[in-house]
Amino acid sequence: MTSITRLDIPEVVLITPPRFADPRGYFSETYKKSALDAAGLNHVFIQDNESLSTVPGIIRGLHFQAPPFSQAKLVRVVSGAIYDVAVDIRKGSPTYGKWVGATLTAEKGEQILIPHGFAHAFCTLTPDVRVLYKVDGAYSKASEGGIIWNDPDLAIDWPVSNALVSEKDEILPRFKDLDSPFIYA
Ligand SMILES: Cc1cn([C@H]2C[C@H](O)[C@@H](COP(=O)(O)OP(=O)(O)O[C@H]3O[C@H](C)C(=O)[C@H](O)[C@H]3O)O2)c(=O)[nH]c1=O
Repeated sequence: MTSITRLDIPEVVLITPPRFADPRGYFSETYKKSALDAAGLNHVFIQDNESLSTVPGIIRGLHFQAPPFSQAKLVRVVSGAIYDVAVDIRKGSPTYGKWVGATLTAEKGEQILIPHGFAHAFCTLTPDVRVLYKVDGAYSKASEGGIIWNDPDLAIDWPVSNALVSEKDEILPRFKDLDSPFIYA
């Protein structure tokens, strides 16, 4: 049975599919639409993404795409481990500006579902981290937005203090300067 746990921001969900082990290893249905639909997590994913991060302490994000190109993401790790974070950026939300995090590992196969209206980032905890994630909206570079990973107002409890980030991510704006395109509905 797939384990589905709503985090402290209940729209963000931790999903752990079962693994069927035998002396050869294991088998797992890593994505099953009907299982997510049964939990009211109705998404039609249209694109699979993969990233490789070679060392611990890399932070990718905080990123989002603005409507009409916003994305929900179903994130999992197939090599190594990450600390994954979602930030509620929906104006009017009771959890606006709040964040939740979860550790995702290749060893246990945990997945996190990040809905529309959230900024997303992760920090690598091991070398050679491969992250796979499904999105329900196509990539739109022109619609990309972000928040600096170590924003003091968000105060995300990252497991690193001196992260390795891309040149693009180094200059992302502060949360206080974000005019979020998302409205809490
Ligand atoms: C996201 C994306 C990127 N790209 C190209 C654009 C760049 O030439 C290259 C690297 O992109 P970027 O530096 O934005 O990749 P990440 O820093 O891993 O960002 C991603 O990781 C964080 C955690 C997210 O939540 C987003 O899904 C996504 O922004 O891949 C594509 O061609 N298609 C895509 O869907």
